[in-house]
Amino acid sequence: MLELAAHAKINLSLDIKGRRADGYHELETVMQSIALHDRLVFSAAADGAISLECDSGEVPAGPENLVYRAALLLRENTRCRRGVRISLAKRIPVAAGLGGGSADAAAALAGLNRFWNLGLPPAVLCSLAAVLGADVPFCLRGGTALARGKGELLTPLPALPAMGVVLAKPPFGVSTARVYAAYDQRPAGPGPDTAAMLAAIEQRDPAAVARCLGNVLEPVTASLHPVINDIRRALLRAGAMNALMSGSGPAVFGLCRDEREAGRVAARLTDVPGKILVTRLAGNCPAM
Ligand SMILES: C[C@](O)(CO)[C@H](O)COP(=O)(O)OP(=O)(O)OC[C@H]1O[C@@H](n2ccc(N)nc2=O)[C@H](O)[C@@H]1O
Ligand SMILES: Nc1ncnc2c1ncn2[C@@H]1O[C@H](COP(=O)(O)OP(=O)(O)OP(=O)(O)O)[C@@H](O)[C@H]1O
Repeated sequence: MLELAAHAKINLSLDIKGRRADGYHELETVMQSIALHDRLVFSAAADGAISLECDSGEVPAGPENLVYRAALLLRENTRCRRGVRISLAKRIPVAAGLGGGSADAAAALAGLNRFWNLGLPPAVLCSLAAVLGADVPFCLRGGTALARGKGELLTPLPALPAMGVVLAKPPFGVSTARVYAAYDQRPAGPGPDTAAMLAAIEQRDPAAVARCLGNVLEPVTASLHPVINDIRRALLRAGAMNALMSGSGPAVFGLCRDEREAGRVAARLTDVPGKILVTRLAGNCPAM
């Protein structure tokens, strides 16, 4: 039996540099793992079947699940015909902009590489990860990284102190594809100062990191769901150093000095609809 944690991510900054011929967008985004995670347990199957059980009704349990797709992709690309039973405990809110499915897919690739003794090197796992989704290559390694291209061109960055994070997930999800499509319909606004964010990370300066937060998708998702602006303001009033929507949303995160302070900020968010979670920034995933 093998058990792995699959960590959620937030985007500390997200800028779009252009539209690609394949319909995807050219990104410049600083991605950051957080301690909040799903859990995957791999155990032997009697036959060559792949099976998945999941404790959440919010995600598909069959072949559309990214965990299942990761297992099939590994078998298609190797001589392995072994089966596996995978059990998935979902804790990362779904369709939130927190990369939950991507984290699970990365954990499935890394876990099965070990469980099936495939011996695939990190570069091969990374190219398979990119087939499953733009966020999956980052999730394989985690930590703090600058992502370019579709999200798969990664430059690792120095680890940040374990700042506290308050996550506010409104009671609805959004489709990432729909948010990018809505972005294309709007006049381009100013992007975040990625260079300033990179300098703040190099200096491991939490206050400067908080000051440099920015996401060009935030006004897009907020125009579809204005409550996102209310949540961001509520996080600031409650004492977060700064707050921002993650990825394509709708989850909004507030950064705090540490996890205890994040707990105090969360306790003041009495009027915010949806789910409130307290966590912290996390380093990279040695298990992967
Ligand atoms: C918003 C982010 O989470 C920021 O990290 C990612 O860009 C999205 O990552 P993801 O959900 O893993 O993305 P995918 O599953 O590969 O793509 C979902 C949809 O998002 C859009 N998409 C995604 C990534 C990208 N660089 N450009 C895009 O336009 C495409 O319409 C695609 O059909
Ligand atoms: N293991 C999984 N966990 C969550 N969602 C999954 C999984 N497998 C497939 N999905 C599907 O993927 C969709 C997006 O879910 P996910 O939680 O990954 O969104 P997200 O956090 O917005 O992703 P991202 O930030 O990478 O854009 C869901 O609608 C869900 O049906």
